[in-house]
Amino acid sequence: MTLEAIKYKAGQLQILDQLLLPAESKYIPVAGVKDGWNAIYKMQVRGAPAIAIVGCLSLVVEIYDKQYDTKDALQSEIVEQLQYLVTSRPTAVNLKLAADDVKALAESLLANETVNGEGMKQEIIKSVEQMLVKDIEDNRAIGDNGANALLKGVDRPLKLLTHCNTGSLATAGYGTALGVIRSVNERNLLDHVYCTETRPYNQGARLTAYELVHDKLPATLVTDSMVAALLNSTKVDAIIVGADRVAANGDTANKIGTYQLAVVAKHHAVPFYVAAPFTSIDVAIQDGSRIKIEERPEQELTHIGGQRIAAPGIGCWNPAFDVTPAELITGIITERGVLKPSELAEKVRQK
Ligand SMILES: CSC[C@@H](O)[C@@H](O)C(=O)COP(=O)(O)O
Repeated sequence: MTLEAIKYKAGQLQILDQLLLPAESKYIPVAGVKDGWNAIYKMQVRGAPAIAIVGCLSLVVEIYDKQYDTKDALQSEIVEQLQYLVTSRPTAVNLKLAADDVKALAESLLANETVNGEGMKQEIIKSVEQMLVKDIEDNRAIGDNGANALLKGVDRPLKLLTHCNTGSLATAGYGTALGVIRSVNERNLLDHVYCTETRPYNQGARLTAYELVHDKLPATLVTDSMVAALLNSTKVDAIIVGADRVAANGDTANKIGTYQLAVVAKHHAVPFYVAAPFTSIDVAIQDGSRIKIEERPEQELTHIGGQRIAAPGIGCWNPAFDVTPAELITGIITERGVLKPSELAEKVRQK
């Protein structure tokens, strides 16, 4: 049975509360946009693609049973709610791009005189529901493309390392970087996977480790600070991470700690891949210096499971993401192939 972070059917949305994992598997209802915003902000759901899907589905839940007097009223509700939703977490671009698509669709339906109010609503609901299907298809393609690239000219099982959580819990299913690892495993060519703890919020230890154990993959947990020692002592074939926002030049914002992994990978000549769907690529931003980095509450750093671990009174800096410069990235594994960072912008334009 595959792990399901998001359960949706006909206007009913539930998410697996990721703050309770791995101790407890509990689905909570998302009854509308306010619930969606809160679940995303509190990180009950997280991971760039899952954030976008839950955000947009919370809008669907919001409008599903409501009656609108006019198409304009529906349009205003959609625009207002999406503007609010994108304020939940600022770094991942997926929700913003998905919101832009929904707004553009609403705009064109509003202008189309052959479509009535109910028709407009149903079209919008249908297009958001499609996101779940499309995300899994993209992840499968990313998995295949990544496995092909990693296994090219290689006839022995691979040792791979990943950071944060990019699996079924971070997406509609299967995963991006973890999807690549799953694809390598499906070809019986996975020797071992190392997952980092991912301080401060431990998505690696809590969530990726949970997925790896669930799938019975050969895996070992390391702290973030052990990676240099690991690469020095063990032949790791590649590091694969996800992305929250890839700028036009290939600079990539991802979970804090990604940048230091890329630096260490370069020192040890280990290929460093980013696995990300096109929904994580933001060509409107030229380079990584312009990506807004979310800062999270200091409790995520000072406490673990509600227990204070840091000395009271100490100041904290808690950026949730960092930016890895394009020159440290071997390739960006997308649903449309593995691209060099420099090829990215052109490929997006060809869409
Ligand atoms: C496919 S998920 C890609 C990224 O969103 C992931 O690597 C990541 O950084 C998640 O951060 P999080 O703060 O847990 O939402």
